[in-house]
Amino acid sequence: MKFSANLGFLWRELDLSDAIRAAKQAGFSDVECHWPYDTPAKEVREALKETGMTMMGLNTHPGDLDDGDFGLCALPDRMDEGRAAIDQAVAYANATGTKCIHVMAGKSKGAEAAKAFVQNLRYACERAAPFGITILIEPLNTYDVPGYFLTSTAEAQRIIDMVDEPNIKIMFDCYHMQLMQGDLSNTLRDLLPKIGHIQIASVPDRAQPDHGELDYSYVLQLIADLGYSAPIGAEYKPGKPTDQTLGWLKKYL
Ligand SMILES: O=C(O)[C@H](O)C(=O)CO
Ligand SMILES: [Mg+2]
Repeated sequence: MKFSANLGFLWRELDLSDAIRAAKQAGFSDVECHWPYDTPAKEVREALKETGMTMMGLNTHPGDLDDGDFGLCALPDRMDEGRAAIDQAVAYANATGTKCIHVMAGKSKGAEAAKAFVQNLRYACERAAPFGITILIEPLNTYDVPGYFLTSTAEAQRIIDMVDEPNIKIMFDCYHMQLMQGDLSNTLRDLLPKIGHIQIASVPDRAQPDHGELDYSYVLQLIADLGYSAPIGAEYKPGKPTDQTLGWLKKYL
C-alpha cells in the first residue's frame, strides 16, 4: 500500500520543496498539495526529481479565503476568475508533472451554479487532456465548509455525467464522506471506477488515521481488495510535529 503526503497539512512549517524531501524521508511514496502557487514550479519540479516522487494532485486557486471564498468554479458571476484559476492550475500541473487537478467549486447552490460548474469543468477537462491530467471534484462536509456547492457523491456523479468528458473523476475523501454519508464500504465498492483519488484522516478530529470512528485498517484493506493500488492521500491535520504522527504509516512500510 502506498501513501501520498498532503503537504497542505503535513510539514506546513517547511517550504514546499523541503516538505517534499521530508515526506520522502518519512517513507511516503508520493506527495500532493493544496495551493502551491507561491513556490516556483521549477523548484517543485527539481525537488520531485531529486526524491523520485510524483505530485499526485493540486487544487485550483480558492479565491480570497479571508473573505470566505473556497473555490471559484461554481460561481456564475465569477466565470472569468474560475477560468483563470483553471488555466493557472493546468500550467502549474504541466510544469511539475502533477497527475490531477482538484477543481474547487466554491460556495454556491442551485441550477445556475451547477451550470457554471459543468461549463468550467468541461473547460478544465479540455485544457488538461493534452497533458494527461485528470480533473477531480471533491464533495466536502458541511461542518468544515458550510455552503460549499458539492457535498455528496450522488451530486458528484450527476455533475460528472453532465460534464461527460473522459478525464473527470471523484476525489473520495473518507473523512468528508464519513461525516456526510457513512456507508463507506458500499460506496467505495460502487464508485471505484469513478474515483480518481482517495484521501484519509481520522473522524471526527481530522488527525492521523489511527483512531476515531473509522477503522482504517479495515477500510484500507477493503480498498486494496477492490483492486485500487494508487497512492492514498494522507490529508490530515497533525496537531503536533508531523514526524511524531507517523506511527500509522510505519505499519505499511
Ligand atoms: O479539504 C479537503 O479535503 C481538500 O481535499 C481540499 O483540497 C480543499 O482544501
Ligand atoms: Mg480532501
